[in-house]
Amino acid sequence: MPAMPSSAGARPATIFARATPPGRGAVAIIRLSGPATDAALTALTGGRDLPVARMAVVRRLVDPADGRMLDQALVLRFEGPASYSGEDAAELHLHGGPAVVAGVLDALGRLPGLVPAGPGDFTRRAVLNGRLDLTAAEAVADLVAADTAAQAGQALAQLGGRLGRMVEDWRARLIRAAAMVEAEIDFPDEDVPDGIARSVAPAILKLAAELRLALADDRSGERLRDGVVAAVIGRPNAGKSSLVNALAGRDIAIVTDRPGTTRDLIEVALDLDGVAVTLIDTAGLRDSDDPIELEGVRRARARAGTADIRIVVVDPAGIAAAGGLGALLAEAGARPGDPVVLTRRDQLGDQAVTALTATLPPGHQASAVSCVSGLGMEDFARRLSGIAADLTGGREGAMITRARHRAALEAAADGLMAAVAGLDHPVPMLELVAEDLRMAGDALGRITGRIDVEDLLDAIFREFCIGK
Ligand SMILES: Nc1nc2c(c(=O)[nH]1)N(C=O)[C@@H](CNc1ccc(C(=O)N[C@@H](CCC(=O)O)C(=O)O)cc1)CN2
Ligand SMILES: Nc1nc2c(ncn2[C@@H]2O[C@H](COP(=O)(O)OP(=O)(O)OP(=O)(O)O)[C@@H](O)[C@H]2O)c(=O)[nH]1
Ligand SMILES: [Mg+2]
Repeated sequence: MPAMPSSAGARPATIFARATPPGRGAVAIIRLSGPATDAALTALTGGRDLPVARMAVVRRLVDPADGRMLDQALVLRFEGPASYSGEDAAELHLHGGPAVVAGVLDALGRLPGLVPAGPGDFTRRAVLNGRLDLTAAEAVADLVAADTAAQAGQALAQLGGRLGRMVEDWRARLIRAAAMVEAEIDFPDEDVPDGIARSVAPAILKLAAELRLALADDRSGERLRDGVVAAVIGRPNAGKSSLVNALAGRDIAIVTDRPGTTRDLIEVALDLDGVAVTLIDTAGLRDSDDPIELEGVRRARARAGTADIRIVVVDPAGIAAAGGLGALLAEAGARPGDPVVLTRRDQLGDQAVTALTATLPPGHQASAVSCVSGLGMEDFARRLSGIAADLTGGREGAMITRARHRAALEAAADGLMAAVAGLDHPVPMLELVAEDLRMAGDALGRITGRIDVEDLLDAIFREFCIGK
């Protein structure tokens, strides 16, 4: 069970964990957070004075049980609430050898009130202590997971509050509107002007429109976070595995001159100009009486169907017999915008390339490459990276980065539209409208982790001074 700060009153456990990856390194960092942090530092430093907060000092660390020296370490102390977690906290910067780290972790584990941290516990405490909202906490996780510059850029924007601030602004406006409706319900013939509830309909409509606009992002933020999936698809022997190897710059997939070489899906992660792209090699499309190959073709089609991009690989020599590029694209399940790669450029003259690309159906662009000499490969990589960047909302990414955000925003927009419809009624049923708005506000509050009925009451009393 991960250690959690307990509810009001009780003293939360003090958590500790290695913050750097396991293994050997120049330096390894162990973090502590919780009320017993200072006591643990005193015990580990053999009773020396505590370091001044936020000032790195070198200390001999000893095992409190027997005085054995554990390391000569850099110690950094934080006084809550001015720390990452909001609690008293410390960092031990150790020599990065496995035995040193194990010795210190072991000694910490024997101290009273100290328990090993579970995954995300330091950030969880930062959220519970109001240091980070949920979207910032998610951003911390995304930043640590980021493999490419664009993924890191999107996570940093979210950590900086791009999503959290927007959602909080929407929620504040929603609460103001809801307050008017609640006021007309609760105080029908007092200080509240007639028809005040109805008067907020335009504001609610505008809010709903803003939510819908944010939602109309073609899932680009989620795509950037997860990585764009590009399936390489086409007939046997077209050169799919050769293309994958050339783009990856590594010999990943088996290449032979025998049609039907690839059967399994083979995935490789690429960083194309900062955008993460997962390239998937697939079995060549054809009928076969070999059940293994048939299963490979089935998987190829299924994966290409769910991919963000289908790279249709074509051997120019086979186009005529297949009934033209259009027929090959249809067979591959290509969609508008999917790129076409003509292989064996080394065996093809410029005129032949021009003639072939002229037969390409609209909505597609072809690149002629040689997987053997590398001719045209850079151009194609650039085109692919452009398509991937278009799908991911450019370098900064989008505001919505998770399905969780999308589901909550959709629920909120639905609630707002239901409220508008309710207000439009000849005799508005204000209780139902209020309920729709409450639902929408809760949905927004779930994004940042701030759902609080007190907010609504605060807004009512602040705006109307009905404190009788
Ligand atoms: N060594 C180390 N490096 C790290 C972290 C860390 O905890 N330790 N971080 C985390 O994982 C990130 C930095 N984030 C941090 C965020 C807030 C505070 C902090 O102490 N905030 C206080 C004081 C702010 C100030 O005045 O400098 C506060 O917000 O009140 C520390 C680190 C990345 N690098
Ligand atoms: N000269 C030349 N040969 C190529 C080129 N691309 C692929 N080949 C050759 O074509 C043959 C088939 O290549 P693969 O990459 O295995 O083709 P594939 O599409 O993966 O084939 P399957 O896995 O069977 O579907 C191999 O002998 C490659 O060396 C190219 O651009 N130029
Ligand atoms: Mg292959």
